Amino acid sequence: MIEIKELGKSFGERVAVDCLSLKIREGEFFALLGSNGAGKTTTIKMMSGLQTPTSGDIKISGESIFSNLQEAKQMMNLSPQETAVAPNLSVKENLEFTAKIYGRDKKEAASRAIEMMEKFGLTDRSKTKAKTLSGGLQRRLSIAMAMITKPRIVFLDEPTLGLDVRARRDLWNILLGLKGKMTIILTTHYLEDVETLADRVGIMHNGKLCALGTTNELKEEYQKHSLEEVFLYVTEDLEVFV
Ligand SMILES: Nc1ncnc2c1ncn2[C@@H]1O[C@H](COP(=O)(O)OP(=O)(O)OP(=O)(O)O)[C@@H](O)[C@H]1O
Repeated sequence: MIEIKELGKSFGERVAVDCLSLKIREGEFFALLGSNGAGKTTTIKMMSGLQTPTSGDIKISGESIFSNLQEAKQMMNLSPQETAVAPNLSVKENLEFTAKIYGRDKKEAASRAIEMMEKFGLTDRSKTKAKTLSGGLQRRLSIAMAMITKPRIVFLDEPTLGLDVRARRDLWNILLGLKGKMTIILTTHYLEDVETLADRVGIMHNGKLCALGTTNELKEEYQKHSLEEVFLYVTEDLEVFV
């Protein structure tokens, strides 16, 4: 169980995340939604220990991640918005490199790399340098790298950003296969995908969590026919400022 309590993050005068409280179950597929600048990436960065909160706390199984950050980082991994592959390394080398950073020996790193290439449909690209892969395949590699350490919790920041329809569908199918096997927390702007995949959805607006529940619960609560309608409703005042 991840427990976020009154989490806040400010950059100077700007409040990026404002008193956010949230519990996420072990094995849950949780989608964090919100308009541009709502605070999703900042939230994910704090949850994965990459940014220090201004206030509040994040606990995993009752223990604050900030009391032993190194230990907490061992059980989670992040695929950031900007693809984090090493351009001059091959697909296999990128995967092995990540596994080694997380303390796996050479043999285990190699076998895990093979396993991940199979799972993510990258086997025939094993020796291809990452920089020559298409954007979609780089994204897939980046996610495979986040998964190679078999984290208990994985954060995916807009995993389908810039992908074409087929690549996006393929990736969602891969994620569907991983559902329940680890806690997956992702941000995305593709609401129709979330509607079928996520166990629960949180919608952020101006740094605050303003809606939380299953898609059906949210549709019922706000008397709307789709998640998109709910989203537009709860983030409505934004339009005034843009
Ligand atoms: N390092 C930083 N320095 C200053 N301001 C920041 C920094 N990082 C984020 N912000 C600000 O915090 C707010 C939240 O940003 P964040 O990236 O978390 O939003 P987001 O919901 O992920 O947006 P998007 O959908 O566009 O990725 C924004 O106003 C952003 O400009």
